[in-house]
Amino acid sequence: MITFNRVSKSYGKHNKALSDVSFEVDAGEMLFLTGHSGAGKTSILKLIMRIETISYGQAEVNGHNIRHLSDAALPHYRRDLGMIFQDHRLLENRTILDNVAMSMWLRGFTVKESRKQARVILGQVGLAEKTRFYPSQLSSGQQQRVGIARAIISKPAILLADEPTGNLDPDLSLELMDLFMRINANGTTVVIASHDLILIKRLRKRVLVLDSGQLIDDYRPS
Ligand SMILES: Nc1ncnc2c1ncn2[C@@H]1O[C@H](COP(=O)(O)OP(=O)(O)OP(=O)(O)O)[C@@H](O)[C@H]1O
Repeated sequence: MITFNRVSKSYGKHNKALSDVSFEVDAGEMLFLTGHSGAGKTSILKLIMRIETISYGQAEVNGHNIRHLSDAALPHYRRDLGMIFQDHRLLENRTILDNVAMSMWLRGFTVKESRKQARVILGQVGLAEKTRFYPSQLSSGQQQRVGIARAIISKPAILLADEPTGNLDPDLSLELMDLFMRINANGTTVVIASHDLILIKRLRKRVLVLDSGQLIDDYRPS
């Protein structure tokens, strides 16, 4: 489902974020990317999303060679991907319902259909009572769940999450991971960038470890 073959990424001439990174992820897997701050976790997610482009090497995602994906092909390519950002990126002047519905509406569904589906998904992430609220009226954990609802409403084949538990307490973090496990159990491939080693250990999933842009370990619990 995801293959990185000796991928390197540089920002400008002197800032090498990834060096010669190779790994494969099968359809339906759930795994973590970990490593110190600046190790290259976000860069890998951004390359997969094609927010950034590969400098050297090749990568295939969901049957697409992302090194040579044209800008015109991007909307179609991204249709099968969902991304949860570190900073939520919710629209402050829209309700929670519309923040989530927008994702479907942009794909060509009517407002009515989009809102109907958004209600269903918000129920699944435990926010049925908050649909009329605005982002600023929600806690950080609730905002994160809106971000997840927005990312999964279109049933992506691959879900990417960047430090989704960043500023949540341990209980909420576990709750959120439980949600990712359920999404994964329904067949979605899930890749989570996180430096929360305690949480990662508890979940007993595959872990790719980055150090200064190099992949130094690919740990699979037996
Ligand atoms: N847009 C950019 N321009 C220049 N350098 C960048 C850019 N984005 C990332 N970098 C650099 O690339 C390296 C890897 O950054 P990246 O964000 O991938 O790390 P990370 O492991 O996700 O870090 P964190 O845990 O702090 O989010 C860092 O040295 C960073 O400074």
